[in-house]
Amino acid sequence: MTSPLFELADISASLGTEHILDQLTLTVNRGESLVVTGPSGCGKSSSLKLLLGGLPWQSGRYLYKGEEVTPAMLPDIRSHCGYIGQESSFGRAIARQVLMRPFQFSVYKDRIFPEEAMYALLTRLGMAHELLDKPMQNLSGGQRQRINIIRALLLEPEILIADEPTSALDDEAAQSAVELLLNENSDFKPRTIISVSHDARWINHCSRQVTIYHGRVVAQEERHVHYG
Ligand SMILES: Nc1ncnc2c1ncn2[C@@H]1O[C@H](COP(=O)(O)OP(=O)(O)OP(=O)(O)O)[C@@H](O)[C@H]1O
Repeated sequence: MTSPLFELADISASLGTEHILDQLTLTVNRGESLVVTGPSGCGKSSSLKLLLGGLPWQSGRYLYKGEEVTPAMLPDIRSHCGYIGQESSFGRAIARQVLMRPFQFSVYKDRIFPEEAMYALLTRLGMAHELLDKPMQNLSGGQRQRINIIRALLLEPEILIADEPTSALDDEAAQSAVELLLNENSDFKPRTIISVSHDARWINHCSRQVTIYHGRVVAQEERHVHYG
């Protein structure tokens, strides 16, 4: 039995004169790995931003665990979500600092930094532990993306929101990321995953695909996922 985690009903959102979401209706159930696909500029990243409170909407309803979302609820929603963004600029910070930083945020101040999990995740994603001492700006795009994945997982989020999590990864690293994030047998898999992707290597392993066109859901496909 699945229960809705997020429910978006007829959400329309504009920024200035730009119509970004047009009566978007989408339910995300607990335990699923949903991937949102569609052409560039159709509103995929914006729909993820909306879930985290980063995009105001003008009409429609947004429910979280059955409750109408208000601004006061957003910090609690965010505290349950890990986020992997497209390109993050961390400047001169070294990778280890970037991984540790969320543990200094007040919402996570009671958590102890899981050093062993950090090393395990680096190994699972095929990264040398020495990379931890390099500035983020000196890492390759694929290495930075894997640091972003690890950063999100170290907080053990119930929900993972991932924008193009495998876009900069070669085949081997993409497969490791899929195994880590989507395989039910992975110790690190978040319970519910909401992603945006253009990458068949990722899309084919998600349990449901939703296609958006011009800010509106136009197709949905449920699938049984096989690994290996
Ligand atoms: N801050 C903003 N101000 C105005 N328009 C914006 C803003 N952010 C996004 N948009 C517009 O909203 C539309 C949807 O953008 P969004 O980033 O959600 O697309 P996307 O489907 O994720 O695209 P891509 O696959 O290229 O990443 C685009 O037309 C974009 O130009």
